[in-house]
Amino acid sequence: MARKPLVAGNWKMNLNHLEAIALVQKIAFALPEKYYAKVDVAVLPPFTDIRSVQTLIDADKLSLTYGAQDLSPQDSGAFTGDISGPMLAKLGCSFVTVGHSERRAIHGETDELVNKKVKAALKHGITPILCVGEELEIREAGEHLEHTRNQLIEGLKGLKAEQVQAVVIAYEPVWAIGTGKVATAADAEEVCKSLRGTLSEKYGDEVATAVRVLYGGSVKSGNVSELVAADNIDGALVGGASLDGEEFTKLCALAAGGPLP
Ligand SMILES: O=C(CO)COP(=O)(O)O
Repeated sequence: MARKPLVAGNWKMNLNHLEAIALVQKIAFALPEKYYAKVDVAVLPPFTDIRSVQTLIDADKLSLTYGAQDLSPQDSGAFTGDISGPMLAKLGCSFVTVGHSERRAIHGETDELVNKKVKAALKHGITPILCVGEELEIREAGEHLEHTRNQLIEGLKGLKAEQVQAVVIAYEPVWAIGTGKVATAADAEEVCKSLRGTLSEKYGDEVATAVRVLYGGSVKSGNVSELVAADNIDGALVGGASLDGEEFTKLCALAAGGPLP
């Protein structure tokens, strides 16, 4: 089964809602409709931008999709500052990143919490983009395959095969995020292949073949083609380069197999 590539722009804590509208308009204008047949494109803005992005995408009937960068494992209640799955679902979010390394490192998110968040997203019909990835020391010790395999297994714990089929996995080596140091396509493919192998072992070939595995970490228009050409890399989770409309559009067009618009 051919997996349609997904390019998701993780804006992190950048752009207010007015800037968000400007960037979405720029992408919508620059990326002709025909590309969406070959690539799914999503933007993941900060929470405060989502309503504006939703309104624009709905009003102009754009093919872009959107989502959030995190969600609470709870549906509602006394959780000051948190945002729930039902809130994101009501805003029409298609995706939510879960377990991004910045949340694991800065907010101390454990695999157990990440697993609860994956379940919360699925419960409300939002596709979780489950992020895994090793720190530099782990790679240097040669333990990156085992580390990412464990994060994957723990993140998906307790899910049925059909639920796993609805998840997107993103391999983001921590040492490649925001550093300009992109993993080579061979390094990224090694891990993405191993993650798919784990999915196959745990949930069967059908699930492993259907699930999209993205690569993230300093992806740009200059390296995306080589990355998505690898057998087990089905798109990209893009940080810095997703904040530049022209660069992100180029990157999406290349992930679709080109030509540049
Ligand atoms: O963390 C990332 C996407 O989630 C990657 O960020 P950069 O593309 O800025 O390295």
